[in-house]
Amino acid sequence: MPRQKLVIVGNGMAGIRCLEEILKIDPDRFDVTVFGNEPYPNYNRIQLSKVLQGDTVLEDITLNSWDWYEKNDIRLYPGETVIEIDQDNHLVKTDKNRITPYDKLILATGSNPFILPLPGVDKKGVITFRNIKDCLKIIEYSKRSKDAVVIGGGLLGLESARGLLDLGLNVKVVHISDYLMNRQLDKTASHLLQLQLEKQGMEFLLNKKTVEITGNEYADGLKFSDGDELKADLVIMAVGIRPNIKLAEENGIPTHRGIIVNDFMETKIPDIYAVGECVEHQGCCYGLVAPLYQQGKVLANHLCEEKTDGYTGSIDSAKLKVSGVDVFSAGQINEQENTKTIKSYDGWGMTYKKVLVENGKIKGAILFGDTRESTHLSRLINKEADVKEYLNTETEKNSETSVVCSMQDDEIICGCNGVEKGTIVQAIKEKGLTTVAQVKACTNASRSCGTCKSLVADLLKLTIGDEFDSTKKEEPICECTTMTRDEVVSAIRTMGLTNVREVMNVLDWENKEGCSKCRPAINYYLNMVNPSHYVDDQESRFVNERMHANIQMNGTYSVVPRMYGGVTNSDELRKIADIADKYQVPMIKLTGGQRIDLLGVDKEDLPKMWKDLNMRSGFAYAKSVRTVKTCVGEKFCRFGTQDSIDMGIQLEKKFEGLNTPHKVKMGVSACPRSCAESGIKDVGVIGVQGGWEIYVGGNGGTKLRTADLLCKVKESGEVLEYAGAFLQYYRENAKYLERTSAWIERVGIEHVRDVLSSKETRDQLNQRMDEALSTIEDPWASVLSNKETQKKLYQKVYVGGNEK
Ligand SMILES: Cc1cc2nc3c(=O)[nH]c(=O)nc-3n(C[C@H](O)[C@H](O)[C@H](O)COP(=O)(O)OP(=O)(O)OC[C@H]3O[C@@H](n4cnc5c(N)ncnc54)[C@H](O)[C@@H]3O)c2cc1C
Ligand SMILES: NC(=O)c1ccc[n+]([C@@H]2O[C@H](COP(=O)([O-])OP(=O)(O)OC[C@H]3O[C@@H](n4cnc5c(N)ncnc54)[C@H](O)[C@@H]3O)[C@@H](O)[C@H]2O)c1
Ligand code: SF4
Ligand code: FES
Repeated sequence: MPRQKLVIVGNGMAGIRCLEEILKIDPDRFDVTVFGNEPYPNYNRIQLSKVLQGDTVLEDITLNSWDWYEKNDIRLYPGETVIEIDQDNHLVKTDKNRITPYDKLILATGSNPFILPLPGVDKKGVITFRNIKDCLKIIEYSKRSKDAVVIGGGLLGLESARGLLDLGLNVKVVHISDYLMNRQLDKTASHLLQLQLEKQGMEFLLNKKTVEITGNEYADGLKFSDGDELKADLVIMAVGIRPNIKLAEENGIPTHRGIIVNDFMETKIPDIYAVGECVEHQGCCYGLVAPLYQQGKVLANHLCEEKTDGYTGSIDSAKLKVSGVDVFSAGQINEQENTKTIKSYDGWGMTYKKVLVENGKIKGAILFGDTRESTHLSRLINKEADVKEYLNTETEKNSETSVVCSMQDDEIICGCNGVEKGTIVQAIKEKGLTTVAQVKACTNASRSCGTCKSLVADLLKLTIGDEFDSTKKEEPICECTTMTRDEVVSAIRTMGLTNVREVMNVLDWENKEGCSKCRPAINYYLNMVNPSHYVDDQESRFVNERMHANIQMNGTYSVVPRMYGGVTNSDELRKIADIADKYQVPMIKLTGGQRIDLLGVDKEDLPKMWKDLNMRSGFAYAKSVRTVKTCVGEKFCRFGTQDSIDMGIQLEKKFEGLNTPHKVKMGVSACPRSCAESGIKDVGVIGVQGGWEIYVGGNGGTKLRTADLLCKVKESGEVLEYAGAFLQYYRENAKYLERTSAWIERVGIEHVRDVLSSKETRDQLNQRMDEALSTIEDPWASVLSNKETQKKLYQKVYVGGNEK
């Protein structure tokens, strides 16, 4: 029987979760086409807050990689918007004039952020926060801004405000109500929340109605209805969302606030279904993943003709993802005439609990400060449990694990991913799991918002007792395996593993193809362990490293040629200027590392440009030694005590192109004034009378860290010796994607000083470093000598009509 044609509009969390459920039930049933108007594979939108807060990176929030679509035979059209539905002929049409037939059509178009209709709202610097593009825009604007204002004190507003603080801005939250999170909390909890967030550095303006955003081209402030004004050069609008019903509305599919569906996610039009935030079910629209995943499961079963009771609605439940603040609410939050409450308040310990009871049934709850009971309460609220059931478990509370202990096997521990207690216990027992991270890798529990981690920990404790060490923080390298970085590296060494696929096969990866997290890491570890024989796996590299240039927001690339120590000359500058003209480079910019960046280069021009430049790659795109910034030093500066330029050039020439766990930046200054910012570099060198001081582990990014003094030496040769030994020790011991700053924090500078104090150890490390350095080739020259690579990587390819 030919497969039925299933078309999904919306490549987001709900649509793709529904598709995953379909593939689980009946993988051969449908010929699947997905249209998504974002240019990415399905990613974890929830984690955008964590990206802004610097706790994770965009590369790590992909939920389904490009490979996943390919492997499952799914035709994906990223960056393409469906604009028309022809119900009579069962066709959809896109903005690129593609016409695709369907037998079954799922609308999963999500929501749009609500934008207040204010004068000035279209000025530059006014940004919503919904997708990757917004997230990048906020990070970009934060670099030129000082005073950020978030309009909206809800979940999104507060999580983005925390992110803006982490980006180093002054942050004020403007909220229309007289207390924060008024849709999720009562005044008592909200007050505690405000105190905690104020301690973190946020300021609040409550009861404020914004009437205008001022400024010329760029926003520079806000005006309020009471006549007050506020300075702001970055404004985040987080005042709620609206279901995205445009497509349905324009094509005769009945809508109200959302697309109207019945209990089986059927719209009123035959063969057209809807799922996710765009949906209105029994008058309710949802804005959290748990209900959307439940809807997805129901729809998947329905489409695969499996019988279910249908979707009966969900109870709203929220947790704020701001570190240091634990707050939860679910169901009814405010007392009504018949409501009785069970309350406790500890103003000193900053904890608060309110459980709402109506006619003896649990109807809602708010927890602040201690949210360990949240899943248990969610369950009781969902089933409108008798208050006695709650009170019985309350009395057992002295035991830490009582909440999970009292739960049935079919009760949900991880709300986001719908993972039941029984599934987790079974995985712990059958696979011998001992850490939360391993449970996440095996079961998905804690994979989305992460707020269920403490329950998973309790369950581990309950299941394996003393074997569970809650302080054990060693995480598996990704969700494809339960193995930690050290275990993988040790296996590579002892078992003599030689390529990425072999590592994944031999070490029994759950996901045989690996993911965007583990493949680059394994590739790095293999290279680090055996530099002379390892053949780099380009497919396992991030796109920038594969292309040897940094991809930009609009799909063009940036080219940064090597300029040792930041030194250039007039011939080189003339050449660069001519080349910039020849390729119509839209922007030439000096980087923070004292290099010239040619921005906006088309992919197919990259090899031609490198050939014309005839310079080495600056590795500005790689996890590698990038730049050595130098001050002018003793040659020109009256304070200079050493030749910093020469030292910087020597360092850069020696370590150029070295593979490192993360990017490595260096700086050499010729006196403690440190004009090359040596104090915030991974390796910073400062000239002093009669020698040099070497600093390590500095970072000038979002997590600012002052470098630690490693040692003081007399000779320039010793600087190279210590820098080499330090870098090699870092290469051999840090986790992939761990900056020197985080690594030093983890292992301690005393330990590193201790190890490197032995001359014998330094020599051995430098020997291994020399082996690694001897294998390095200039990647631009390699591409130019290989026509096949040029064709494969730099010629435009069209997939499904889209340039890929
Ligand atoms: C920063 C942030 C943090 C969050 N944190 C949490 C949290 O902690 N917990 C929680 O439960 N929820 C959280 N959420 C909400 C959660 O992310 C959403 O509920 C969920 O992503 C909605 O899934 P969806 O598939 O319905 O919509 P989306 O994920 O928005 O997917 C819809 C997709 O469809 C595309 N699309 C729309 N129209 C078309 C068209 N005509 N053609 C082609 N493509 C189209 C859109 O571009 C989009 O990519 C958060 C949201 C944000 C923004
Ligand atoms: N941790 C989480 O679960 C989480 C995190 C982020 C986002 N989200 C979801 O993303 C969606 C968007 O979040 P959100 O916080 O924008 O929505 P929200 O509706 O929860 O909060 C918006 C807030 O803005 C306030 N507001 C409205 N108009 C205003 C105005 N003119 N000036 C100032 N304040 C105003 C409202 O009082 C409300 O509290 C929601 O569905 C939310 O559930 C969830
Ligand atoms: S660091 Fe010292 S020597 Fe170097 S430029 Fe600055 S003041 Fe001059
Ligand atoms: S509850 Fe969100 S990841 Fe488990």
